[in-house]
Amino acid sequence: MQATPILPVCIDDLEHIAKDILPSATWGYYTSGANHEQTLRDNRDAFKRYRLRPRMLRDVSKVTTTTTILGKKARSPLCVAPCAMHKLAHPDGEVATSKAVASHGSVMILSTYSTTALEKVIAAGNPETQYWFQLYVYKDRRVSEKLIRRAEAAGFSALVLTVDAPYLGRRLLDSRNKFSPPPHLRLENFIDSTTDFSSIDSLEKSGDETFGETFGNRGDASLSWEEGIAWLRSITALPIIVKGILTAEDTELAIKHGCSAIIVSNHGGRQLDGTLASIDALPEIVEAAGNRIEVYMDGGVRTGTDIIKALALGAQAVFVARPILYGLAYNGEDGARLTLRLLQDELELGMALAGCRTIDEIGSHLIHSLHKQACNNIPKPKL
Ligand SMILES: Cc1cc2nc3c(=O)[nH]c(=O)nc-3n(C[C@H](O)[C@H](O)[C@H](O)COP(=O)(O)O)c2cc1C
Ligand SMILES: O=C(O)C(=O)c1ccccc1
Repeated sequence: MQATPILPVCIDDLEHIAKDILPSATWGYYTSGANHEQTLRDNRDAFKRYRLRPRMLRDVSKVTTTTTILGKKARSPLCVAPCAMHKLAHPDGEVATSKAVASHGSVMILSTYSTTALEKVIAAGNPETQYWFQLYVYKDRRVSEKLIRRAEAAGFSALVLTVDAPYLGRRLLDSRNKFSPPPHLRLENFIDSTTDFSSIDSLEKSGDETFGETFGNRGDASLSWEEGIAWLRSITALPIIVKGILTAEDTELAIKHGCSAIIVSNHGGRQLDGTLASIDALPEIVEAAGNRIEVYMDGGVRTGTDIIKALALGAQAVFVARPILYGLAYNGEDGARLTLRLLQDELELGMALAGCRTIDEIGSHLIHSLHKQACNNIPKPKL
């Protein structure tokens, strides 16, 4: 067994520490993937199949990671993915994460299934930081509409529609552990719901329903590009970002239906097992998007050089989920800050060592792919 590191100096250290701290069922819920976890593993392994081609003697005395995300200035392309129930990791939950992201200056996507009301999360932030609200669309559309109105009123600047979860994936560890969140935690976004959906305000299962069944029974699995996106468009002026896209075909449809950006994602390997790793799907989607809309990615980002590889393959920003949970478990807000700082420091050092002074200089010239096919269509070098 590996000894717990005293001073965490990388995300893997934080992961080891979090494993020691968290109850094993929580650890299982946070870290597991669907079915045999092929996609979960591949999200990490795939990064290792891309190697970097660094350039030398390029005056890297000053490196900046300033960029734009959805047209707004950000201090870093490293952002936080939506993740249910941060209070399972630390009592300060999503407020701690919000403060950490605000000090980092990029984007936080808040999960519908947060354990803190959306208004409190954004109130802990600052105007420099973008807050986007992640949505599932429910059979009872009034519930979704109400959440959207609250997100608009609170100042969220985009909606992120998660499209890879018409039903919850089959997570074997959660079934074995009979995972069910502790009853003292609330899904606070639902507490003031005036609809019959209000029963979800308690995380206690009703009867024999599993967590996945509760989710599946309420979510609208009939959602389609034509009807679903048109409905969303008809009720809100906020930009709509689709999360969970893995093909060029769906990229085209997202553009056709007026989406503002795409997040290439397989939900951290928690939904359909056996998909491409996110980083492997990215080039096809970047090519299909062809600068018409921004493309972001998440899944398996654990180091600064992972971020560089994703940007070099055409992502405008990258999102992390589990590393934030590890940081929270380690030390609340300071732990989440540490997660972002470690990755940011690695990103800046990696850029300098690769000869990149700015985010714009991170181009496809940096990539050597050990699996040729995936790299055929990457964008032209920016240097
Ligand atoms: C514990 C956990 C809860 C998650 N909850 C949500 C969620 O509520 N909504 C959503 O769109 N994605 C959710 N995700 C998926 C993440 O947004 C993201 O796609 C994925 O985890 C990124 O991979 P990473 O964990 O390797 O960084 C969740 C992921 C985890 C690990
Ligand atoms: O666990 C997840 O990945 C997730 O997206 C989710 C969905 C519904 C409720 C809680 C979490």
